[in-house]
Amino acid sequence: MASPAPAVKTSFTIGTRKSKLALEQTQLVSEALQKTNPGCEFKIFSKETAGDLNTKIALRDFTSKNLWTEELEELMMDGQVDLIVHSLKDVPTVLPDSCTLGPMMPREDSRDVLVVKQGLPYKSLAEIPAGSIVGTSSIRRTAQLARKYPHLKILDVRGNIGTRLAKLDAEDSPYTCIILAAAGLLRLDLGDRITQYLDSSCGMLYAVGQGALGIEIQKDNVVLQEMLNKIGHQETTFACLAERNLLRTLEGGCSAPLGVETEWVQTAEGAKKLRMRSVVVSVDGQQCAEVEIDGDVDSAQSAEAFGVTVARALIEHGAGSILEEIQRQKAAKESVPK
Ligand SMILES: NCc1[nH]cc(CCC(=O)O)c1CC(=O)O
Repeated sequence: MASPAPAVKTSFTIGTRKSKLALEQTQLVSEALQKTNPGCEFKIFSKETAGDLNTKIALRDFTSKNLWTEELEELMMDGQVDLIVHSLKDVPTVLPDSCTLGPMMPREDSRDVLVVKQGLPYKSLAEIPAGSIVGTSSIRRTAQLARKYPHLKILDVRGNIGTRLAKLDAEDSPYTCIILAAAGLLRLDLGDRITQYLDSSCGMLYAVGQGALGIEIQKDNVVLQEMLNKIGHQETTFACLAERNLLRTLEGGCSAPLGVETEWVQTAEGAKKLRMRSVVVSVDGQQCAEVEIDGDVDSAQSAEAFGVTVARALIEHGAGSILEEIQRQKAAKESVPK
């Protein structure tokens, strides 16, 4: 007698963090998968991670880089979830051996934005008066602000997006404005809080992977790999692979003051090239390495090679000494007894 055919898996569990944004993003992935796989069922399992629970220590002072991802990866290796949806910019550049990222869905607006406290009249960073306090906990945003807007003061602001907006708007708030990612606000339907979109024209480049989702699976899961191929968007995937390999090559992890801006540009010959602007800035804004390069990118491999090319160019422009100084300061901090 022939043995019965192995049961085909039709129910999948998607793991994610518990924040409103994480759930909203996971819903997007779930809907896309549902549409392309009508016979399957997708459930969402959400969990508060160490990163969500610790709101006191500044993010840049954490020594573990896997605050947002590690616990969910353990659930996946345990078989409790089949895939994980992250904000790509929170995903470390090096994953556990058995895990990988699938193709990426179309990216949301990748820029940073200025959000001015409710009731204040300022329409742009340039209009904010000297001495005003800008809320951000990101070393990348801090360094770029110090470089282009040295008359402004920076103060940490922690918590998820709703919490940060509430801290900004509170009557006794020290903040005149905060800097956030456009993507988070847009996905939460809070686009009306955006005062100004920031980009290279005002000296503010975004984080590697910002605005994109990272869908993590186990390397040997060919079924999910194929399902994700159908919802992936090649231009987003190649741009993000290039950005991530740039960061990986610089080895700065999530604490590197590295900004990027990528766009696909049409060449005279009708082909498309990936244009990447990238900057590494010292925390005080005094030193800076900056490049803009167009790359021939038409595969995952050439995207990753392009990331290395941009990293090398940054090093040639002096990024090495800026990154080394930051590593030195970090090491000094970590050796202070608690
Ligand atoms: N580090 C926190 C984080 N991770 C992802 C987003 C927003 C969404 C995105 O960038 O994809 C944010 C908030 C922010 O930086 O404003």
